[in-house]
Amino acid sequence: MKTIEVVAAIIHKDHKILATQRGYGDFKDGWEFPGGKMEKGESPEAAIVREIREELEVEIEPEKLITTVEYDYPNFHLTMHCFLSRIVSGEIVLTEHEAAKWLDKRELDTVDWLPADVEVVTELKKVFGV
Ligand SMILES: Nc1nc2c([nH]c(=O)n2[C@H]2C[C@H](O)[C@@H](COP(=O)(O)OP(=O)(O)OP(=O)(O)O)O2)c(=O)[nH]1
Repeated sequence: MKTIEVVAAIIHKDHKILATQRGYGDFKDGWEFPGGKMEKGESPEAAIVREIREELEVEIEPEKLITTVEYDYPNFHLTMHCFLSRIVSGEIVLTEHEAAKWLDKRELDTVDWLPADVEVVTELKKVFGV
């Protein structure tokens, strides 16, 4: 099975986490952490900064790798590196997503996450002590 290697940003601000809703494709309407595929020769940190610049038009600083999720979808294997990140500059503009929400740690279960993200949310709850 093919493996897709992806980076995702868990962007935090004022004790909240940013969730974004996919606007297109197979997973349309599912909620995720913004990000995307790594390019050849690119470090995960460089990839997440680039993806967030493209998708949200903000500059972020990846602060900590929270977890790397390995998940089997029916037609590919996903490896996803999840970086706790903060916004360094800019205002969010959704260039690809249809919606975004800032979720309090107690609201993490209120959106319909993509299947692979359920594991990430479980990790996050441990980090936040929820
Ligand atoms: N960015 C992101 N992708 C996720 C998450 N959870 C999850 O299963 N995925 C999957 C969905 C996609 O298959 C892949 C992300 O790659 P991508 O964002 O470049 O996906 P895409 O389908 O838009 O690809 P493309 O058309 O731009 O080539 O990982 C998540 O939290 N964030």
